[in-house]
Amino acid sequence: MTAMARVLIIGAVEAELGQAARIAQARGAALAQADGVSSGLARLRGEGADLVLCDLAHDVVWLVEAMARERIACPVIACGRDPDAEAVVRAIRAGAKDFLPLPPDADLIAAMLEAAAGERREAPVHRDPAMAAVLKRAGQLARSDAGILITGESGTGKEVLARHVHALSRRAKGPFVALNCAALPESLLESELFGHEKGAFSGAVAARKGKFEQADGGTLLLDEVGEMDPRLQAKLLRALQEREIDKLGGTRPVRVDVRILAATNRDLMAEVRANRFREDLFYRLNVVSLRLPALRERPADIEALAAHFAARFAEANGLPRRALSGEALGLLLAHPWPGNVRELENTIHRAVLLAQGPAIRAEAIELTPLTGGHAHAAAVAVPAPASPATAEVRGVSGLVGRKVEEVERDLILETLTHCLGNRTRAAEILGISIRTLRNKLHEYRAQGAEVPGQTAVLQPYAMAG
Ligand SMILES: Nc1ncnc2c1ncn2[C@@H]1O[C@H](COP(=O)(O)OP(=O)(O)OP(=O)(O)O)[C@@H](O)[C@H]1O
Repeated sequence: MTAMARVLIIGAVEAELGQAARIAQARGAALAQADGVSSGLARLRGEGADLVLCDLAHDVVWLVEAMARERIACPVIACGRDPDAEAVVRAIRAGAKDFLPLPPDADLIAAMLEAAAGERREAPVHRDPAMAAVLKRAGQLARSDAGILITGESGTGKEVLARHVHALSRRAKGPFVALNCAALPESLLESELFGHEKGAFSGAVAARKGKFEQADGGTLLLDEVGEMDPRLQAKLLRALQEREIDKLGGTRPVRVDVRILAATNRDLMAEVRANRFREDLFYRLNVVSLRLPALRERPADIEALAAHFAARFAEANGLPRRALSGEALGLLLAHPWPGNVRELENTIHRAVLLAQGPAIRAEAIELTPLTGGHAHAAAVAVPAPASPATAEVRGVSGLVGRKVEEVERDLILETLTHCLGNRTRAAEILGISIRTLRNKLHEYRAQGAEVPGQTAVLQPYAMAG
């Protein structure tokens, strides 16, 4: 049993939007439906959702603005057939994440589900003994209700592991709810976690359940928990100790039955020593821990995961299944994977799209150039290129003579342009936290660089791949 993405459909399901709903359901999503934006908003206040699909026939701008006022953070996709371009632009300007043309394309919906809620269908793919040991330990710990701290570099699969623990636990039939603590500013994060009562702040026109209540009877994953500010750390600690939460503006605490899993790519103990993370909270979250090795520490997984992603992306794109050639595999094994499984997934996605002929050959493998300033690249020993072809594919030689910061800035700005200004997606591809990305962009702007803003995306393909 795996956790499902929760999708809220706003609009009539008799027509093409219903087709979109059925595709989402066939891809494993749990559906909820509302006839209009105000009843949709009421559902978001109650049970929340991972993704909203809202028919442009309804007032998407009103919905998105009301959600912002009420501090409800959930991606909204506007949908419609032959819509008026201005209506789409208005919706996106107001904060809708994307536009889905109707009749719906099954692959696009799959990509949107994946972007909103992560890959949810499978247990972790693995072949390396190092990973087998982690999964064995995870299986043993899953049955208890103890808090688990999952550590590992960005993109190693911490969320995948957390879902796996939930699926193996006694709470498997309950909800699995994940929240990225780095992705939201403090006030939004507080409301997102604990919910609020009517009148708690000026936009709070109705009460709303936070992630704690949404996860009641199930599991709550707090991703990038090290990024939480001290005031919220105190509030979280109280919630864990008392098993009850204080909603914003609430007069009475609310009891919750939630298992907490926390994930971090930081050294939390070092954060404790530097007085940035509360020691008592650290011990609460870290009753037991699971450390996910970096991908370069489990080479047998590189091959297994590459084959898995090659098959998955071939199927998703309607392309023939191709195996990796020996040379292509050699390139993958020689790369240090600073962005870990996420980087491998993106690399194989590109390779599947570029491949021709019977196999995925080395030419189709485009590896991220190692700039030294990128994520964890500085910390790893970069193996010598396996062949002259490797160096060419990496394109590193063209960078010699340039400063690391300069190359890093170009990589970040290029990636952001490629993602049409979408910060979340860019941070994901770069393998850095959204907060690090924001700080860097702030710096670049201060230096006078032009930083791409979020563009109105008329073609939703930006979300795929
Ligand atoms: N063992 C695995 N099997 C299949 N897919 C995996 C595995 N590990 C990671 N992935 C895929 O790699 C991507 C990154 O995984 P995930 O989001 O769990 O990493 P993370 O460590 O939580 O990243 P971050 O620190 O940035 O939050 C996801 O698309 C996920 O589906």
